Amino acid sequence: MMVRVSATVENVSVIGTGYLGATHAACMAELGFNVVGVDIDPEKITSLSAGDLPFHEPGLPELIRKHVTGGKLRFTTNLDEVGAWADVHFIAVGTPQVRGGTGADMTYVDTATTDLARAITKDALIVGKSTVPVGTAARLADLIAETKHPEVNLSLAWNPEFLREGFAVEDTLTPDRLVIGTTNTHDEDTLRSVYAEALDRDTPWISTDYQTAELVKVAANAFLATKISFINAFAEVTETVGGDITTLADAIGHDTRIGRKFLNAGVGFGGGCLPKDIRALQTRVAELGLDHSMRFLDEVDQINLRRRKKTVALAFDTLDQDVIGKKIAVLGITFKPLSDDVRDSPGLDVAARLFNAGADVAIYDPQGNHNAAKRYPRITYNDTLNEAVTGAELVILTTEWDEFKTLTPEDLNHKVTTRRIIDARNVLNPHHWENAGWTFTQLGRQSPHD
Ligand SMILES: NC(=O)c1ccc[n+]([C@@H]2O[C@H](COP(=O)([O-])OP(=O)(O)OC[C@H]3O[C@@H](n4cnc5c(N)ncnc54)[C@H](O)[C@@H]3O)[C@@H](O)[C@H]2O)c1
Ligand SMILES: O=c1ccn([C@@H]2O[C@H](COP(=O)(O)OP(=O)(O)O[C@H]3O[C@H](CO)[C@@H](O)[C@H](O)[C@H]3O)[C@@H](O)[C@H]2O)c(=O)[nH]1
Repeated sequence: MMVRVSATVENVSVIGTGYLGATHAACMAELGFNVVGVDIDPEKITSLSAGDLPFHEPGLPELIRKHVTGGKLRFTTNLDEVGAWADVHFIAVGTPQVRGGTGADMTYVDTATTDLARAITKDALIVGKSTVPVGTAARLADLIAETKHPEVNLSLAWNPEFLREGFAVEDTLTPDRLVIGTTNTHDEDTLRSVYAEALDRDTPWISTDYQTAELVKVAANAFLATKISFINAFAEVTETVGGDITTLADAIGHDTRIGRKFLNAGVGFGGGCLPKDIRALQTRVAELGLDHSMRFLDEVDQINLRRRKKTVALAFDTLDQDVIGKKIAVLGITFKPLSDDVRDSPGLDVAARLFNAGADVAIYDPQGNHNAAKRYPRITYNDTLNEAVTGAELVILTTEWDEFKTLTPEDLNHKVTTRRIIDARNVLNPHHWENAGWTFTQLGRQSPHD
């Protein structure tokens, strides 16, 4: 990778070192900057300082170790350290769904921003990366002006992040586009120098105001969620009238105006972004008196949640409405493959519902067991697929990890007690399983095809 550092920006801080912040910090070091990651969680900082990533993200541990060892990247809990040092401060703290409500919990962003403004003793640019309700940047700019040291020049830009878990490093180093909301050309120029390498590759650069930058982020996630629920709504129809949702998705996906991506029907979307972001967007526009504008997102959410209930209902149907004491192997409880994240995970939700109904649920996930056990400690977690499926009366595939996508009936035939499988991600070949004597069920696929 070509290393180029602008003359003006040398030192960069990243506040919040979770999935987004740890990735951004390591990638900034890879781009040649001196980087310090700051978090309020001392355990996270100890772990990152030792070059250990406290979560699963392909390629990131290697990058962190490379730059911690090379001296370009370090981690601290001390904001004052970066306040006197960094030229640019990125804010990457969480904006989870507020407890007992649907809006975004802004306490982390507000606290991080005001604490940072208080700690900064040299002129700098603060850049918001967290996903926030529209209007946040303007509000924070006022907060910064009220809190900062009077002799220090501080400015705020908004630069939303579009990385996907599982591809976080690749998406950060080679983004599809860069979106920058600023109030003056000086701040835009500073960010141009930060992202010079991407600009050299002609990465689209969208320079705009705060509001547009904030809205681009939630609009992108709302669109992706809508696309998934759109195909899942059709899956509900094919489940009733017959038909094959995968063939339907392939057919409409050939139209380049529609595209095939994000049309995979199944148990639906989860994670720390799509579900909470569509709810926060609806809540924010309702606050603005525009509740009708985003009302369709409520339907998007409901369709999505119905897919989880449908998967549970299929389990009941497959087991003749009696799940009590029956061993059900649930394969995959992260919200998607290549991540250990179980936030709002469809698979974990399905597993918990069946467990609460009295089933003997045995979970296996290549990376997610540990996080899921913190949420549902009474469910059984297995270290191997073999243990989970042995003696099972039903197997449910809820996350399409490669090791599940490549499963064959021969792998399981003599381990399970009864040959029944629900493929809730529509990734297995129905013929193979049916020919091997399995009761095979997918979502939205009545007439199996190769
Ligand atoms: N996870 C993703 O793939 C992704 C992608 C794009 C955007 N985002 C957005 O980025 C933000 C962060 O998401 P995440 O998934 O990384 O969350 P996360 O929960 O993994 O990380 C947030 C981190 O912020 C830390 N923190 C909280 N308050 C702090 C403070 N005052 N000072 C310093 N650190 C503090 C927490 O300890 C935690 O380590 C959210 O707004 C999210 O919507 C996430
Ligand atoms: O056709 C599809 C595609 C995805 N999913 C599910 O949708 C969820 C989200 O997947 P994905 O978008 O790949 O994961 P995230 O890492 O949460 O990334 C989303 O959320 C991030 C945080 O805002 C954004 O930065 C990304 O651009 C946006 O894709 C997962 O549960 C997937 O299983 C489907 O059910 N069907």
